[in-house]
Amino acid sequence: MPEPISPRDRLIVALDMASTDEAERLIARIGDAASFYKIGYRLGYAGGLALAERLVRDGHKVFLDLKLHDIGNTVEEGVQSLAGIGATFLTVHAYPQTMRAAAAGRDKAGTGLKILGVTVLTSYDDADAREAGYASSVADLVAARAAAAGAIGIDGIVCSAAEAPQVRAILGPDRLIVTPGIRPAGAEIGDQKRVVTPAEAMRAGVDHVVVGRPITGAADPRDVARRIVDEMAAAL
Ligand SMILES: O=C(O)c1cc(=O)[nH]c(=O)n1[C@@H]1O[C@H](COP(=O)(O)O)[C@@H](O)[C@H]1O
Repeated sequence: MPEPISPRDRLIVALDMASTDEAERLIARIGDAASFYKIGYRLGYAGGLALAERLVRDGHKVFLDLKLHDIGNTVEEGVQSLAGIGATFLTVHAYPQTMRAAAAGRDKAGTGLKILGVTVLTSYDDADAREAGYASSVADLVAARAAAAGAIGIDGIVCSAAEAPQVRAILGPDRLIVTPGIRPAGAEIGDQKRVVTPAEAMRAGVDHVVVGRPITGAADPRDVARRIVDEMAAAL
């Protein structure tokens, strides 16, 4: 069985900000209310990779959300380059060729970096999947991609907590389920479509929740982070 994860370490704050200065100010305001930070496109392309190294040095955990997807050789080499940063998680799109290449890069680098496959983005519903050319429902696509991720041997997947019980049955207890699209009750949903509260995510068997705007846009980000952690702790 996997090690138990503390409620605080289950929260991953998405640093979707324009500059590393802004991100560092937010991290200072959040203080010890969170320990795990996600760096995606916006910050990653604006000095975020150097910030990731500093955060790791300062004892934080880092999730590099770069959603790699390319020919196998490029993905494998990209993963090897990123593995030296010291991040805990890196995302790739959950296509079998891409996941196999990422697993090979991870194994060659041997730094402990874990690969997460992004199944179907939480901003998609069935109509969006149809528009993108898929005949399956979102739930069926997530299940198929989760099964492929497990068979290939990457470390976990990203999906909505709405699919977590089904995905847990497919992946078993040892792979990670990481879920964005998390909104505390009453929070603005924005462009997310498959939305779940922090408490429901815990009850659905999720390992980590990713929360961005409800924290980054709050007047008191530390207080919101604390409330989310407390809500998760009460639901576990
Ligand atoms: O890979 C991700 O982190 C991701 C996958 C997904 O399906 N949906 C999703 O929202 N995300 C990311 O999770 C974060 C959610 O942010 P908020 O909607 O502001 O809480 C963003 O940084 C997204 O890029």
